[in-house]
Amino acid sequence: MATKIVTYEELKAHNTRDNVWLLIHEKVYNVAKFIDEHPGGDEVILAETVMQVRMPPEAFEDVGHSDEARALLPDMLVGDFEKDGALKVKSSTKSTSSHSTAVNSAVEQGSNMMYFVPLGLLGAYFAWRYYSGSA
Ligand code: HEM
Repeated sequence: MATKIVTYEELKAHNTRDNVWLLIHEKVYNVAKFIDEHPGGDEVILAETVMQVRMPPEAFEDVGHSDEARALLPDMLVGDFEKDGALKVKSSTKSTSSHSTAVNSAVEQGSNMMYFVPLGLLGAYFAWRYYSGSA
């Protein structure tokens, strides 16, 4: 039987407690039955459904799941994630999708702001001290 190809739209549509799919290593898993038993809780899985449609998912690896956790995955398999979907999965070295490029640059801009705003405030504070001290 041919493996089902899961599209980006399908993945995005499965994000509720009773109908939750996760993208892990370019494959999509139906976690609806497992979510109540998950030792890490249901919230992290639901949060991951939001993250995974924005950027390639790493949460499953970041947590350092055991071999027992990995062994649970095959039973939940829905299919392979489409290779040229709106979301570029981790194995792709270069993103050509305008969606993920736009998201990536928005994230970059956000982190630049996080850096410059506090520095700007600090600079303003020292300028104010300098001028009010010399007056
Ligand atoms: C189908 C996908 C998943 C399966 C089968 C799964 C399975 C498991 C299992 C069996 C454990 C117990 C420890 C271990 O054996 O490694 C665990 C722990 C944990 N999982 Fe998952 N997990 C999944 C997805 C996720 C995702 C997407 C996250 C998001 C961050 C997550 C976060 C955690 C955390 C934080 C723990 C540690 C809980 C603790 O030790 O207090 N899991 N998971």
